[in-house]
Amino acid sequence: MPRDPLIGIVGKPSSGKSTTLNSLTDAAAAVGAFPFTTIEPNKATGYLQVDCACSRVGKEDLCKPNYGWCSNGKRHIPVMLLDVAGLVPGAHSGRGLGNKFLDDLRHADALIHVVDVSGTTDAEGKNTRGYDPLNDIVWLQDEIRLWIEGNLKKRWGSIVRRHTATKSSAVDTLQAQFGGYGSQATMIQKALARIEDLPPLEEWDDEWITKVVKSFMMEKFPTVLALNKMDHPDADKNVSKIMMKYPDTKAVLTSAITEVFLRKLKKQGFIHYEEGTEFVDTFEDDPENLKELDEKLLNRIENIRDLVLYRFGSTGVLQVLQAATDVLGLIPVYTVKNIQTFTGGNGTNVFRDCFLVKKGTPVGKVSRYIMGGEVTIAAIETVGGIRVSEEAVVEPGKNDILSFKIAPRSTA
Ligand SMILES: Nc1nc2c(ncn2[C@@H]2O[C@H](COP(=O)(O)OP(=O)(O)OP(=O)(O)O)[C@@H](O)[C@H]2O)c(=O)[nH]1
Repeated sequence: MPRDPLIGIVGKPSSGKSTTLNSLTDAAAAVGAFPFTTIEPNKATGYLQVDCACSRVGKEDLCKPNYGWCSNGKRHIPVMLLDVAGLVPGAHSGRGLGNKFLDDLRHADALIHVVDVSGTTDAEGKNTRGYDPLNDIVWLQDEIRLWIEGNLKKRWGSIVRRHTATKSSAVDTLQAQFGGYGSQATMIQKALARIEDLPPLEEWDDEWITKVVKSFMMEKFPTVLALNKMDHPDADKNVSKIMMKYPDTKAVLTSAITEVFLRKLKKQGFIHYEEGTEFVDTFEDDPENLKELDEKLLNRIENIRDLVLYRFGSTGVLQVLQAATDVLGLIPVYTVKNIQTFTGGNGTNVFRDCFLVKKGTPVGKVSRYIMGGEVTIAAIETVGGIRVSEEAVVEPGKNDILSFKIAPRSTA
């Protein structure tokens, strides 16, 4: 990935996008119960939680990231998030905030689709009861597809003429069209390879174009479902339906509002709460360090424990970000100056630098990505001072702690 990954948060109005974003970041996106609270796309930094390399080598106490933070071996790596303003059915043809939404989307590498599984908001985000959230998954995918298809079909005649005249490959022709969505030729190759019996491009009719666009979307916009508002009593039946209909789609149950609430109480000194876990301590557990909660808040904590934390193991919010980086195949790589002590420069702190790269990226590419093309790398080492070749690939737990030895500049 030539730049830092960007995860887009999509979903209909009032599904809980801003709340999800708030719960993942310290940004204060406007939260409201009515459609289009979010007018402008909102970029913010979320934090991906991973088991840090420091815990592998027993140096948790010395770990001090340059970006994000690490506590007890859990590292929080910054990831850019994009909150995309309310999408409604018909957006591709300009309804709601329409194409603006779709134009923002093109920068995203993966999507988190926040689905309101309580069934209390309709397709446009208005209050209702008994709404089937399966519809939202269908129409949202359709909107993105129709937008891409629309752009393609508008010019299809000239695209085919040019394709034939220049004797281009289907990949080159499509890359010229899809480049604006941030696509790469490898994505298009994969997308086309997945389609059985695909005829030559000049023979594609509308049906083939739809198939191609659908397949392209799987590459360009891999999607994770955040099944939000799981704290609501009607959520269970809707969740089961979605899981049955989309068994291959990654879905995580979330209660974004619970995460926001718990983080707030934690900041105010009422509870100990480790994000991503089911553990909440109150005054009763630690009277020396925590403030006492009034009865109303205490009851709310009890409900949260019963309805969310003990039932599902967490609020799910951190897990949804993990799932999104998983579908992109991203893993953390730690670069250190000293491969024996894992320190950088002459400091005592370890594992200051950490980057997300695609699993399977050759080590040489990581070095160029991080050090830039100008320096010459003399050697690359991993744990134990073991030399690794530029072609060796990074895997979780293997070649993911690296030290680059720079060749001295020639004075000739
Ligand atoms: N019960 C419950 N309500 C939630 C949850 N997450 C969000 N909400 C509520 O749902 C409403 C809409 O949330 P927002 O985060 O503003 O939704 P949005 O998708 O950003 O909406 P737009 O800005 O209109 O696009 C608010 O009243 C939230 O408090 C949740 O996990 N559970």
